[in-house]
Parts: sequence; structure tokens; C-alpha cells
Amino acid sequence: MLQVYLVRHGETQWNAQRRIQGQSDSALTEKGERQAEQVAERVKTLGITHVIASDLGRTRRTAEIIAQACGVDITLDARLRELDMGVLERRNLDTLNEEEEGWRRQLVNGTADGRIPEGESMSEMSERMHAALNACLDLPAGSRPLLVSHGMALGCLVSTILGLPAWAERRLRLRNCSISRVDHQQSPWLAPGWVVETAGDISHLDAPALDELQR
Ligand SMILES: O=C(O)[C@@H](CO)OP(=O)(O)O
Repeated sequence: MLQVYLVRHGETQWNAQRRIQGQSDSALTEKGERQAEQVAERVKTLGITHVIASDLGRTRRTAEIIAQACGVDITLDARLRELDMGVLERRNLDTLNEEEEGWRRQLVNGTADGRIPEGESMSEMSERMHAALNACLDLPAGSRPLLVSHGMALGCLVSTILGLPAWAERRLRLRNCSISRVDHQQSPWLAPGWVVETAGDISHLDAPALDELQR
């Protein structure tokens, strides 16, 4: 059974400052680098064969630390990027006006057509995230890939595997450098396809991590 590990990148400067990144980028903080080392330490004995990362800087850096510990190369996949948050990218969450806060809330409160102007909808993101996950099924037998991606992107992936719509109200907390795992099962008794084994595990981190809304 294919097991796929899902890791959110380490804490960044903008996560700590409550600034919206989306497909914009900021560097890992010192704490984020340490979180990446701790996640690397945790997964290095799991037999990871591929590290596949979103091509944004924060995921690449986290992936580099993990890949080095696991002794494997990194493949970049732009489908694993964070939600495109359009005109709100780079803004501080605390400075949004009422209209802007309304756009943001459409995404986190569950609205089918919600999108920030010039941004992407949750269902568009869900489609590319599932395509990236399903690409793991084409890896050689015995592979154990680890994907490095983002808070909303991974939250949406795990939620949709559980059967929630892509635009469901956000109820899943995936903190920086949390580990989730999904398996592809072919059981006659249980639903065939992807199943969630673990979500949001942070037991390898030695300090409280921010959640995906930087609160
Ligand atoms: O883009 C962002 O600001 C956050 C939103 O959850 O995502 P991440 O820090 O995981 O890239």
C-alpha cells in the first residue's frame, strides 16, 4: 500500500508577522529552520524514497533539510503551491478592511465560489493538489514519497480525501512542520482510494508551532 507523508513547511518571517503569503514568499525563521531539522530527524528512518516540494522558497528550504537527512533528491512540483490569494498577498491579516476581510472569510468559512480578487478558488487548488498526489501512484513499486507543501493546500487535500468539499469550513489545523499521512488502499472491505492515516502530528517539535492562520 502506497504511503505518502505530507509536511507543511517550517515557520516563516511572514507567518510570524501574520502576513499573507499565498504564492508570494518569505524566508524561514530560525525557529522554522529548527522545525525543519526536527521533522527531518523524525522521518529519516521511515524509508522515504522521494521528497517532492512546492517550488516556493519556504517549501524548498524545508525540503532541502529533509531530503539531506533522508539521503534523497528533491523534485519540485508547482501543483503543491499554496492557494493563490490574489490581491491580499503580502498583506498583514490585522490591517484588512471590512471588504477584504470578507474575501478572506469566504475561503475559511466555506463558500463554494469564494476567491480573493485575482486569486484562485479552493476547488481549483483542490484539483491541482489531487493531481500532484495521484502522480505518486506512478512512482516505482515500493516508493515512499514525502510531499512538502502549505497550510491551506494540505488542509484542502486532507479534507477532500475525508469527503468534505474543497470549500468546507476550515476545521483542520495543520501547523508548521506538522506531519500528515495518507495511504492508497485497495481493500474490498473499506473504501478504495486515499485514506487519512494521521493529520497534523507535531509530536516531534520541541516548541509550540503556529497554525495555518498564524494565530
Ligand atoms: O500562505 C500563507 O500565508 C499561509 C496560509 O495558510 O500558508 P503557508 O504559510 O502554509 O504557506
